[in-house]
Parts: sequence; structure tokens; C-alpha cells
Amino acid sequence: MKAVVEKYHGLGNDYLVFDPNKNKLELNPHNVALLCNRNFGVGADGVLEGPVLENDRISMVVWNPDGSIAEKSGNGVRIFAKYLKDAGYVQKKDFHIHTAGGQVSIHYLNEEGTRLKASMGKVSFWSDDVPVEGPRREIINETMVFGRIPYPVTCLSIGNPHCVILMDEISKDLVCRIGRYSESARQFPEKINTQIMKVLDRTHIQTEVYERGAGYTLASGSGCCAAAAAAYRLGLTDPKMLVQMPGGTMELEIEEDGTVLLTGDVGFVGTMKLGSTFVEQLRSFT
Ligand SMILES: N[C@H](CCC[C@H](N)C(=O)O)C(=O)O
Repeated sequence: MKAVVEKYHGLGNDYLVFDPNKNKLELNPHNVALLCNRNFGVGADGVLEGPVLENDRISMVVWNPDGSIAEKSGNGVRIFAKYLKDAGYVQKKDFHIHTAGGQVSIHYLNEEGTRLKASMGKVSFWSDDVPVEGPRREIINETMVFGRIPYPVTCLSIGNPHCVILMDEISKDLVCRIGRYSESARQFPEKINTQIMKVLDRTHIQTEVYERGAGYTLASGSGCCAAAAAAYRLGLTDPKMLVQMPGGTMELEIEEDGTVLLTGDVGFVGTMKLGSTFVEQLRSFT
């Protein structure tokens, strides 16, 4: 059996596109984890399975490298939109991609499709939407303890769950130290993506991310939406801002109705025809 994947990245947050129309292999948590393994597999921060084309809808599935499925990925939908153009599935400049976390509207900003704007939907700070255990409330600057240290935490959903912690200084080490505790903390029944955020001024913030099901990554599309929405809700920024992450900078805009617009680049790395022995390994996981 043959198998081929296409590798792309969004600000260094790399994904493999696995097109079921070109591959017979069935994906499952075990073979996705092997595909994403940076030593024994291709290596990536996740797999984007699709397009599934039915009743003129385009949908995709976002897999995390631990084999779990995420409702949405901001870099993932932008990468997937670029793939759809490269593979000839779409010719229009504007269209929708359906994910488990809701519909994302895509607008290409250049001919090659390497710069895209995604309308990521509305955020919700309500505990039952994120979800967060306890009485129904909006989670804004609520003290939560991770690793025996209290933090002021803002939680929100943008289709997938996020917590955002405002700090004076941020670093990879710090977000990993917190994320190891917060990701699977008991108050998050569906786990959580963790962002620490430094506000530079009213139009610039900086973040580091520890992703649910992936750990530390160089950038997170849904994560920078969450950080921007939290910064704006806390009254620290204007509705339009730049979010600086280790992998690069995204343009964010919070619209009047709470919809979050995400604009940034994606890069195509290459097409990988998987070796027959490796494909047999992937198939061996039932
Ligand atoms: N790990 C995330 C999904 C990918 C998020 C990130 N890579 C993005 O670009 O939004 C989750 O389990 O919700």
C-alpha cells in the first residue's frame, strides 16, 4: 500500500496533510502518533486529515501528535486552505472549512495562497463552553494553582479550550513548567491549551504556548486568538494587535460581535512518499 503526506507549517507549527482521497490507510491515534514522532516517523505538531467532501462542504479533522483529536487549529485551517489550493480542490479566494469546533471562513490574501486571513469564530469565556469545572461563570483573572503556584487565569473557547495567563516576563521554560500541570488539571475535563502572555503595548503582545496534546510549539493559531481575545477583554489592548510568538508574528483583530480574525503566513515544506515498510508499520496499528 502506498501513502503520501504533504508537510506545511504555520510560523513553525508544522503539520502533515493526509488526504484520504489519495491514501487508503486508515488513521487512528496510534499511527498518527508514529507519523508525528520526530525520531521514528516524519515528525510534526499534528496531522490534518481531509478534505472530506460531502454535500458541497469541505471538512477536515485535526489530530494532535499524542493521537488525540482537537476541535480546531488556527494554523491547521490556514495550512489546510493552502493545501486545498495547491491540490486544486478550490479556485475561489473565499470559502469555508468545517471543523469539529465550528466553521472557519478563509480569505486568500495573495495568489500563491501563502498569506491567509481566517475568521475563527466567536470566543466564549463562559465556564460551560470552555469547559471548566465548577459553577457557571466567566473565567476572567480567576486564581488557579498549577504546580503549587497561584496564577491569574483567563479561560476561553474558540472551538478548542484555552487558558491565558498574563505575566511580566515569559519564556519557553516558564510555559512548559506551567503547562505540564495545567494541561490535565482536574478543573479542565477536556484538558486545555496554555498560553502565557506579555502585553508590550496596546497593539503588541507576546506569547509562549504549551499545547494540549502536543506540548511546546513555536506558534499556535487558536492560541494567539485566545491570547488576543483575553488581552482585549482585560482592557489591555485595542481590538487590532500583533501577536509575537517564537515562530513569527500574526495579525489579530477582534470584531464588534466578538469574532476573531487571524492573518498570517503558511509555508509548504514538501511532499513525502512514505516507505512501504513504514506504511506497513502504520497499518499494523488496529
Ligand atoms: N493542540 C490544540 C490544537 C492545535 C492548536 C494550534 N496548533 C493552532 O494552530 O491552533 C488542541 O488540542 O486544541
